[in-house]
Amino acid sequence: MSERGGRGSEFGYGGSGCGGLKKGGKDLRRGRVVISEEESGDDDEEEEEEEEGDDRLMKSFRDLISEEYSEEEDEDDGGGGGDVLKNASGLFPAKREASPLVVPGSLGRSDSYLSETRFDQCSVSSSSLKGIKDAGYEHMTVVQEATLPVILKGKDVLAKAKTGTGKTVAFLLPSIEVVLKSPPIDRDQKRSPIFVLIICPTRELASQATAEANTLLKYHPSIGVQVVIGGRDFLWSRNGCQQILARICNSGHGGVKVPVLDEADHLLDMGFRGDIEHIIAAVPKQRQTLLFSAIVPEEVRQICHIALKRDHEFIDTIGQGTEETLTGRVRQMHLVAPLDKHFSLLYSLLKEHISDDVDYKVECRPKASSVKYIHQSSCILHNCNGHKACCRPPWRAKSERTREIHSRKPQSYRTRISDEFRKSKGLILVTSDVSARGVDYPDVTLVIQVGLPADRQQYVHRLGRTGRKGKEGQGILLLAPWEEFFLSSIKDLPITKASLPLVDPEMRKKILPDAFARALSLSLVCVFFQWKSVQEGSLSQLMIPWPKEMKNLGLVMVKRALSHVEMKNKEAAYQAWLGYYNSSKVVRRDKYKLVELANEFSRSMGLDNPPAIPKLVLGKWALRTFPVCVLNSFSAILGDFMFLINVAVCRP
Ligand SMILES: Nc1ncnc2c1ncn2[C@@H]1O[C@H](COP(=O)(O)OP(=O)(O)OP(=O)(O)O)[C@@H](O)[C@H]1O
Repeated sequence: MSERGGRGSEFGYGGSGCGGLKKGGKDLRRGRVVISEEESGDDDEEEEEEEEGDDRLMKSFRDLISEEYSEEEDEDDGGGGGDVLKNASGLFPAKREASPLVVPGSLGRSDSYLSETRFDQCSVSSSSLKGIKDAGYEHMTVVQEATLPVILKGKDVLAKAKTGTGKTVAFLLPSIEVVLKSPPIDRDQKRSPIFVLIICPTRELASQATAEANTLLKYHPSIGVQVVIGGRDFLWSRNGCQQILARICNSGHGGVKVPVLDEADHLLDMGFRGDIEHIIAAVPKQRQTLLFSAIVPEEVRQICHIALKRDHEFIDTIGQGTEETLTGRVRQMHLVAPLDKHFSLLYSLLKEHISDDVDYKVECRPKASSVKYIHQSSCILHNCNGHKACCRPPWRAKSERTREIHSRKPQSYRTRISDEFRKSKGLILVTSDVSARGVDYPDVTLVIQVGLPADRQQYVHRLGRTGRKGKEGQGILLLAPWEEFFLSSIKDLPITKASLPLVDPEMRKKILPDAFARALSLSLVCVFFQWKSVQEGSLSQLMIPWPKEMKNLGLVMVKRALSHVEMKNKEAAYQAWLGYYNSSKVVRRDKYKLVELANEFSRSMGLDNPPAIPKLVLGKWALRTFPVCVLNSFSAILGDFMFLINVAVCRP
């Protein structure tokens, strides 16, 4: 947040491009909020490239900060930045551990996230109060009630609060008050200083915080908000970025007064520790630092040592030792089924939920690049069960009720879909974790997690997309039998075994009269599962009844139908699958097993042979020298750049 001067484009990097400094609107007079994201991601680039890109981006961040500020740090006497730099190399001073202030009354209050205290009872400016009123907020949430007086007193704060309980307003509102108390800047001053810097882990979160800030700033015409996001343009215009970052970190008028780390644990999970350390080192020592997190693991505590003052307040609205961050009444269930049953199960679960709840709003979370595959399949299924869309060729299928978000989509698309999902009901969003933590989609009725979550925290955070603001919600975790071990890490949570979803009656009606014709228009994935079950003689209750005469036609249908599936989506899903499970400590222990399971997944998508994987990627996964990857010569014969790995035929 900084002095507003209407200079979003003064750096010359405006526009929608990554790395642009987006202007939040109005003329700047008093200050600006700068909201920065640290997410990996580049609009249309492959994820691999994005990762590398981010490395470079963050390197330039580091370079910038060390180049621009090393002298100042040397000159500076004691405390702040200099210490921070030392701290960054792991030499944490023995700071007093702030004992958490556990907020009385908030513990166990899963039914109410609001406190008794109204905003007009606290000492914030009348303009802020008007903005709050317009936003429809009257009572503070528990975390807002607990943190606001402390932050207004000027204290550094570490706040721990459940998901969806208003942490964003909790740090924005007092930050705005800090800007208001800052001395006004001269009208002729060229650049407006930046007083508040909010670091978010993803673009979506940065945009969300910007929207919330703009709401609160409605009656503060002199304060502006700007967003800085990473990406390709950022990399291309390194010099420009350096200027931007230099501006942010030391923008005159004493520079940043309030740095905020939003979703601190997520920032650390995403590997931004070093960058946080450098940013913290670069902001002035005279500052008030705020750190908000749904959980406070050891890594967050270490960042506290670096970023916060010794006498900071640790405000815990959940309770010490409790990692449970879910609020509201979320009904948690799990289903364990073989991989090749997952899609039909997913379909049945969705159908059941949709018919139960007309205001349904579902988030489906498959693994990374499986998003596209699952989304396409969901669209086809959705259409086939609709009316007009039934006749559409499946490979052109687009459903009016399903949407997808993942890092390969351009940012403008992600933002549009995100906004749409936030505002609408009756939608299914198939998304990767780019829109997981902290993203506020109100009224999500069901979250389906497909496959192994990275850990307990990821499970809880994904689940936290439903049951927000004290509302009810449902979560279903769909696992393969060999992923069942994960349940032990969440056994203390109220999660129960889900009953198998019923066969969709509409679908049953559609199939039986004219099975062949209908089946062709059905999701090929569904068809495939049908066929598989018949082949295996294991037609389960999940499966739609399959006429006997269809058995012989099964193979033809499946082949025909599968030929229409976009191969690139299956390939991406396969690669994502292998990469994801290769990163799982438990699964990667036995690489042979891993490959076998990957093949199972590939077959579940109707592929006879698993798709090729680039040599580079295999090297990264340490699968290149693995006995299964012996297709170098094959690759050489083809003269292909890609290292064609056929894990199916390369068993040791
Ligand atoms: N005092 C309030 N009264 C009513 N609604 C509020 C209040 N404060 C915030 N909200 C709304 O509550 C929702 C959740 O807020 P927010 O996204 O800040 O939660 P969060 O704690 O940051 O969640 P997460 O940990 O998932 O990021 C938003 O829609 C926000 O507008």
